[in-house]
Amino acid sequence: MVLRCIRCGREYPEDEIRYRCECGGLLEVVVDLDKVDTKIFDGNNITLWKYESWLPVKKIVSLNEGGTPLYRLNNLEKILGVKELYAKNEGANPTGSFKDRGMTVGVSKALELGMKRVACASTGNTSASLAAYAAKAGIEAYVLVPSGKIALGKLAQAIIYGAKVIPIKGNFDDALRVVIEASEELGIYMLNSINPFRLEGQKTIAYEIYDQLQKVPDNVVLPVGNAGNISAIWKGFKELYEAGVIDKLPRMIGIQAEGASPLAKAWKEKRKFKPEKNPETLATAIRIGNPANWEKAWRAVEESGGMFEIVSDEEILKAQRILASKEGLFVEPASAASLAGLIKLLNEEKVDRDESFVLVTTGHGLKDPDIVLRNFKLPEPIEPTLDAFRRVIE
Ligand SMILES: Cc1ncc(COP(=O)(O)O)c(C=O)c1O
Ligand SMILES: N[C@@H](CCOP(=O)(O)O)C(=O)O
Repeated sequence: MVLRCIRCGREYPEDEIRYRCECGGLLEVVVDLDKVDTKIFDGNNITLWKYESWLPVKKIVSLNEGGTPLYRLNNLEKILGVKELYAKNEGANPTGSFKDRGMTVGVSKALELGMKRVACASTGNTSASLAAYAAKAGIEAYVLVPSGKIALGKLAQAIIYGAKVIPIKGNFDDALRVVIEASEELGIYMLNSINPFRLEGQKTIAYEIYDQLQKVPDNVVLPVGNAGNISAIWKGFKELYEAGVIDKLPRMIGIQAEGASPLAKAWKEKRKFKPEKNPETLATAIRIGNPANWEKAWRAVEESGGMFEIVSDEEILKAQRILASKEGLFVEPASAASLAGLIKLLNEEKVDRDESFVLVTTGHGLKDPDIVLRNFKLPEPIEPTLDAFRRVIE
């Protein structure tokens, strides 16, 4: 396997520590598709490492990630009038988000390279995940987070797993710039998603969707922040296609929050991508103005015939309540953006109700309980008697 620049095609050995090409382009791992096992997609024993022959490292550090449920959302199918609707529930991963897929591969690669220190910038989930995998690997983790803008559950995770948590006066984009500089100057291995090995782990979401459904869905809908996941899932489907496992590809539909939607705005206004200076949204996981993987994500949407869409914070919170109250699925706000986006696209007739849709619900709702409790007032306590209980429910 080699690393290849998606812009100029220049190749680098897989063991060279670099995150971008000399020309500034993003790198991707080129998998040798002659050596992969194409016979394993039988719907059984699904875990991330089932797909080891498709991955660029051996399993060294694992917390049993992947194998997340694919729920049929039959209540929502009726409500929305959609033929086939599923949620790939990534909140069921060991630290509660899809980042664990990237970290099992990324931290395994760090060990393979002999790195003893790892770092990331994070809106929360990446830091929680890196902290856990670094703990398991017995190496040091440094995580830079935007001060005051990270959900409490995620902060608690990073702390308890033993990472050095460093809040910064600035947003995620500022933190990522510092982490990239630090990794170059201080020889710390950087595990944000511009590290191409991170995306190798995350591409297994595509493998699992196919393995679980035994077919390719027409559309995959997911939230977009730093834009790594949409790029990774598209890479996964393309590899399956190129290896002859599948004979069609899904449309990739990326959803961004209104106050942090540089990709979706450029797409809708049919102009070039331009970063946003002061991103703002209640969905703190995707509060990102300068998505590092924007070029890969743009290609994923363009090549797949998909689209980007924008949703408001209000639409996100409404979708979060709908998923929980109609399907028993509690996801964090960023994850609910996928359903909010689908509802909007259905209402505007930009997608076809007779098609199949997989929503990628990226993170667990318990990571950010504040967002639910903020607008909810518990009633006064009742007397401990049956009468008092009856009065309340009648
Ligand atoms: C819960 C959650 N959903 C979605 C995203 C967006 O993913 P990406 O940055 O790969 O676009 C993130 C992180 O950015 C996240 O933590
Ligand atoms: N939501 C992310 C943002 C960083 O994304 P990454 O995939 O580049 O690590 C987070 O959880 O920090």
